[in-house]
Amino acid sequence: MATPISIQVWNPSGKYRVVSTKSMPGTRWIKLLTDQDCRICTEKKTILSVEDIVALIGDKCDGVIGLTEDWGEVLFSALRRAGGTAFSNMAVGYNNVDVSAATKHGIAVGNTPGVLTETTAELAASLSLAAARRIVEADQFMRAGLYDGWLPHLFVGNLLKGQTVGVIGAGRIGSAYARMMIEGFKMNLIYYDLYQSTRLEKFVTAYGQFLKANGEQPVTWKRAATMEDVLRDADVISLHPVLDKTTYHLINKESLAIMKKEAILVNASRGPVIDEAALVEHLKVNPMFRVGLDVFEDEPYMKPGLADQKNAIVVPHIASASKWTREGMATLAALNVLGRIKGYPLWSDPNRVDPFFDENTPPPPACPSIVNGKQLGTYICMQRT
Ligand SMILES: NC(=O)C1=CN([C@@H]2O[C@H](COP(=O)(O)OP(=O)(O)OC[C@H]3O[C@@H](n4cnc5c(N)ncnc54)[C@H](O)[C@@H]3O)[C@@H](O)[C@H]2O)C=CC1
Ligand SMILES: O=C(O)C(=O)CO
Repeated sequence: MATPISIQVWNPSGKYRVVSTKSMPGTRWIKLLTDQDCRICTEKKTILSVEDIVALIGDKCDGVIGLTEDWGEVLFSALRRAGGTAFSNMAVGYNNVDVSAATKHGIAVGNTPGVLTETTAELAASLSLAAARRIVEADQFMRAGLYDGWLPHLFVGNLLKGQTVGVIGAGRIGSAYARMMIEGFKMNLIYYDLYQSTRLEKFVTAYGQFLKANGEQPVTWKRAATMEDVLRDADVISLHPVLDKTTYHLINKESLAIMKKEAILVNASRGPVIDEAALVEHLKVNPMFRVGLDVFEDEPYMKPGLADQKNAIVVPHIASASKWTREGMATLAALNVLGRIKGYPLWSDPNRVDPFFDENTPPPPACPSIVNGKQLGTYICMQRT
């Protein structure tokens, strides 16, 4: 068994032992836990294996904050043996977690919705713009000393204004992204989701009326009956669904073939939503088709050939990487674990987590977001005041 190295400990005499598998930003989460009699152990090595985490859990551990690791039977049974009842992902997506295994062991699974919605949407918008206007290619050209002077054909890209933005998965992040592209660039919307996004539709209607009243072309929206309708109609398509068996390889050879030859595809959801090998082939034969990718099918690796494609912009899973957001994610994850240890109720609305970030008042005595609260059957929901 591998032995974790470079462990950092806060409040060594604390009663509850909380492990964080990665060093997290900010200090508020540390204070919130240590003020409540928690001893915190984090491993400073960047990525731990499952064996490393089992060793770090040891024989006494009340809760764990984790991230992209494979949280299944092995880790949850180790946590249970160590007396633990709480786990929180420092992420909103929890496709890395086997929630049934956690529930079987009586372990609560937390996640961090809301705090990263705008930050993630902003990165998707950045990738859309960078791809549309070929920013990365142009930057590399400039740095290589290839610029001889202004040329009418140099790095000609796509104008967004008046084009159609397609969103697949119009939940929190997908809706925030749609609003940015509509309000910022006056794009029309087509979206596909299993559920109707009434708030988003109302926003586009009202914004369209505002534009019309000001003598401008109004923006429009359409809820597509199928994902294929979005792929066919949209000029820029951004993927924001959860990753599950219904969205695995949602974008594959067949769906890529439906898209416009000059379309832009952005993925800041999860890598396996796209069949990345099929995407590489599509990029090779369609040089005007461009992608912006924050996530990869075999993260941290890229499929062979992707890195060679000039029409692909690739960034290392940084969509939620703003200081405020990452510190907020750490706070929410810590409070999920603390709340379970202390027996606090569930917060009433995981989409409205702002009260947990007010530095000047103690956070509400609640677990901000537990995804298996109902299954555990031990939680009551805190009423909002
Ligand atoms: N790249 C990054 O750093 C980040 C990635 N994410 C990813 O984004 C995902 C979405 O996050 P939120 O917007 O907060 O979640 P959300 O739950 O608000 O939205 C997800 C939407 O996907 C829809 N959906 C589910 N299955 C679908 C299907 N088969 N076809 C179309 N739509 C479907 C749902 O109905 C829901 O509206 C997370 O699960 C996570 O995997 C989230 C934050 C940062
Ligand atoms: O929150 C998530 O789901 C992430 O991917 C990390 O930002």
